[in-house]
Amino acid sequence: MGQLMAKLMSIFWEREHKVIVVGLDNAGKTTILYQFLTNEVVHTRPTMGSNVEEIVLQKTHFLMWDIGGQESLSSTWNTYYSNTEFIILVIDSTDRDRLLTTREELYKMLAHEALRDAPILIFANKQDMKDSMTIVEIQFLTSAIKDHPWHIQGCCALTGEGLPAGLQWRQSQATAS
Ligand SMILES: Nc1nc2c(ncn2[C@@H]2O[C@H](COP(=O)(O)OP(=O)(O)OP(=O)(O)O)[C@@H](O)[C@H]2O)c(=O)[nH]1
Ligand SMILES: [Mg+2]
Repeated sequence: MGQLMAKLMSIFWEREHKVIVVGLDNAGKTTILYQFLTNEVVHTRPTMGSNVEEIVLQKTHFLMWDIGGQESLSSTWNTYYSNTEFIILVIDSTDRDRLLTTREELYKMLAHEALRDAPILIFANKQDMKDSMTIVEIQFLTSAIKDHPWHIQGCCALTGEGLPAGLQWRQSQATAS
């Protein structure tokens, strides 16, 4: 029985899990994607469309779609939603002025049928910056979330601090369910 469970678990972890990485422009989504992939900081430009990479963390394969966050692209975001297993929402923790806009976008996103069951990992990025918002301040966003499991993880995409811990939350959740 134990062996069967172990086999089933390994099948689960070895298949690819589709993740969408969303958030407003300049939040740090592309920097996070390539920090996961290469453990380095890449030079980025605003993403016009998307980047997709496979990230493997402790045998779990994540197919991560990093979607350009500029306002002019927001009408295309829903074209990425089908088969999404979980959502990574990236926040620029210094961008207090747009926290409300982020909450509105999150609310609209979660109204989509394709994202109905997807857990949400919120990366409170740029925690290296002075005067960045705390996790408690960022919890304001979660009033847009009704039935989805969520977790807020502080991080810095430049050093990678906090990034693996965020994905581990998702892994521990999937194991528990
Ligand atoms: N200080 C600091 N800067 C960061 C951090 N993460 C990203 N940046 C910087 O923020 C800027 C925007 O990063 P991107 O990764 O291009 O942002 P994005 O969310 O992909 O933006 P769009 O593609 O326009 O949606 C870049 O100059 C990054 O170097 C961080 O943790 N700390
Ligand atoms: Mg980008």
